[in-house]
Amino acid sequence: MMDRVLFTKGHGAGNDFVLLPDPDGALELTPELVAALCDRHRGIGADGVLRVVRTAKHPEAAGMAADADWFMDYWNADGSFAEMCGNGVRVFSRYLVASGLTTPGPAGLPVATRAGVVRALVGPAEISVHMTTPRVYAASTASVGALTVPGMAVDCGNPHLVCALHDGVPLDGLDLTVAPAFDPGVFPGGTNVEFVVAAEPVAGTDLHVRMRVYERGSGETQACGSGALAVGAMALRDAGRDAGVVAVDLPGGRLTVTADEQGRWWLAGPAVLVASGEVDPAALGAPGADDQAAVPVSPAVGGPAAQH
Ligand SMILES: N[C@@H](CCC[C@H](N)C(=O)O)C(=O)O
Repeated sequence: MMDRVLFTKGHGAGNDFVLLPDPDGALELTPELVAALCDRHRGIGADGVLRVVRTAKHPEAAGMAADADWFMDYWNADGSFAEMCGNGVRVFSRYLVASGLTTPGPAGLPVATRAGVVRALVGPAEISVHMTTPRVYAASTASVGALTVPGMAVDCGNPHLVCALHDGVPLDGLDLTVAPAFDPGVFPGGTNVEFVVAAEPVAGTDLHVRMRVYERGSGETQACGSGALAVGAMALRDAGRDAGVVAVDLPGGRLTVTADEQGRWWLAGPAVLVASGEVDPAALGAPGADDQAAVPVSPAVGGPAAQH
């Protein structure tokens, strides 16, 4: 039986995570435990899990130990892995600093991910992350019900399919309770799918868009940082710009994508820790009242149930 597990809950623009401090990589984290933790009715509830493990202590990350002390071991809500999570990096960085596990240097806080080491500049409200450079690599399509929308595949460390809506197709009207269909030939490992519309200019930015996202392994989320990066990259590309600032509005709030004059890509937005506690893995997913009601129960004749 596994002991109680310490956790912290946090979010970035409503994209929420259960953080599991596990410096020595001792926790037996399984897809089933991740899915149970993320269950919004019988668990803590989250879009994903961030295991906080020393880089040197994780077999997938040990090669990055010279560049970053901490590895963000990211898992989607369904128990699958992902290479990158932009909101996750910000929340992870907030946790490392708030818990005293590290102090950022002048060059920022390095965080190891499955897509490599990224650096976070930790501010009191916003955290800005120097992300891997997005790579646009193929044309494809996504379908939602009868609607098929052309889009572009963008690699941000993890896969994205960015689809711009035109001809008055309402962003808010899309049914993202089911996964959009995509071409598995282009995305053999699955993909996150972003739908985008242009928006009115915002002061201090060059471009402004609104988007919704269906995340691989998590469903529709309130925000996706790597998805915003992919969308920002496509917005700048479509505008014929190599550099600029893109305001990206999502259901959970605004993220800002910046391509600077040095060719670096930045993702900025909030990162908030909301609760800490401990969870009993044995109680996760335990049958509740609904399940018990499904088991036939015959009250004893003359017992309390028979008195009414
Ligand atoms: N929400 C994250 C992305 C998480 C991973 C994604 N679901 C995938 O499977 O690639 C973000 O903020 O980037």
